[in-house]
This record gives sequence, C-alpha cells and structure tokens, in this order.
Amino acid sequence: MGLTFSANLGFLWQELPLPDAIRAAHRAGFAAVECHWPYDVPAQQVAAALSGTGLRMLGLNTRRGGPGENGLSALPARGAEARAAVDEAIAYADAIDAGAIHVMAGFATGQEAEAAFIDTLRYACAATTRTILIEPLNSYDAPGYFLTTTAQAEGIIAKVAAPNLRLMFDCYHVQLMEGDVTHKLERLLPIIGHIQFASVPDRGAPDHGELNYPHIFAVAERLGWPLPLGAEYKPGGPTEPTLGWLLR
Ligand SMILES: O=C(O)C(=O)[C@H](O)CO
Ligand SMILES: [Mg+2]
Repeated sequence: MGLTFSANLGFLWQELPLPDAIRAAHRAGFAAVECHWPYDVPAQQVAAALSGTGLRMLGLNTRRGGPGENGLSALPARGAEARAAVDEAIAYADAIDAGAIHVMAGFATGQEAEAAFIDTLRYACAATTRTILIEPLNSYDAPGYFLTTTAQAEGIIAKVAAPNLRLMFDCYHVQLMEGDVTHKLERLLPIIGHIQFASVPDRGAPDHGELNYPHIFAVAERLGWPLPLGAEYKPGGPTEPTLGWLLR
C-alpha cells in the first residue's frame, strides 16, 4: 500500500469547528487527522466526528500553559502543572482514542530544564500506553524553545528509555535547523513516532520551496513508513485550493 496523509487541523481548516474540520478532511481524501489543542471542544463531539468519518486522530498536544508559553514540561518548578497538562491530554486522548500525545517542552534552557523535561516525560510514558512524542522546533518560529534538534531529542529519548517515547520528525523544523533530511529520516527511523511536513521556509503546501517533497515522500515509502504523514502547513486561506499535492 502507498503512502497516506493526515490533515493537521491546527492549520488546515482551522476556521471550522474541529468536528466540521474532521469532516472536511475526510471529504478531501485524507486518511487521518491530527490536531494541536482540542480542549475547548467536548471530546464526545470529536469522537462522534471521528466515528462518523472513520478517521483516526493521530495526535494532540499538551496544553501550552499561560500567555506567551509553549508548554510547561521543561520548566523547572512547574512540574505539577506539567503533569496536570499530561493528565488532561491523556484523558482527552483516551476519550477519542488518539494515537499519540505530543508533550510540549516550553521556553527554557540548561541542565535543570533537561532534568525537568525528563521527569515529565517519565511520568507521561508511565501513565499511558499511547505513544508520547517530543518535537524539536525551529528557532525562527519558537526562539528560546527548549528542544531544537533531533540530536538533542535522541539524547533525551535515550535517557528516558521508555518504549513509548518517540520523536516527532517535522521535516519543516528539521530542514530549518539541520538539513540533511533524507539521511536523518533513514537513521532516526527506529525512534520516529510521527512525520510531519510543510514547505520551507514559508510553511505552506508541500509543492514549492527548498525541500523536494515528492523525493521525501518516496523516501518514507521506501523505508516502509506505516502511518499517514502529517500535513502541518499554513494554507493561507481556504484549504481546498492548496490540495493539488494530495491529488497527485
Ligand atoms: O509547531 C509544530 O510543528 C507542531 O507540530 C506543534 O504542534 C507545536 O505547535
Ligand atoms: Mg510539527
């Protein structure tokens, strides 16, 4: 079977209520969906849209925290709030049978931040059998974010040493911070839990920019990547006119 794709509803159809966005993704031909922060929408409404369309929600994020924050898990002295955010995400994921939970690190740096992140990740990995993801973010969009490179993520995954902890490999962030996307996909495959993509550097549809996505999709297919790839790009208006890449 060939590659399939997941619509990231944090960006695609973001003007629609989440249940309607799930239905729009289904109509457009996506094989799955994923989201950012679904917490304002009752989980029963999301579960109903998923079962009505037959789509799976591949993942959701832990809450960002207060204004100007981007996750709490690597913030020393915020451990209780970080664990509460993990509990909330797991409960929501259980209610809609989501595949994975992305535990967001937050703006922090240094050894204490790493120790806090590792503690929160150990807690999350022990609290669920679902996949726990960590995602390096690029320093243009998220300056000061704790987790910025795949090498740093690899080290943390090794230290936590939990079977359900994996890397969110977002080709967009990896290209901006490191490049060498093909070799990194090949080498990191055993620890990757989800793959996302967008054009670089403008984070648009994967049909232009400095990354050649037909090549990257072929690499993922050659490697036998089993899950839908996450289309996490900003359509800059209605989503449907940007989907030429999906039809091809
Ligand atoms: O920004 C990204 O790439 C993500 O995948 C996250 O959900 C964090 O915003
Ligand atoms: Mg991403």
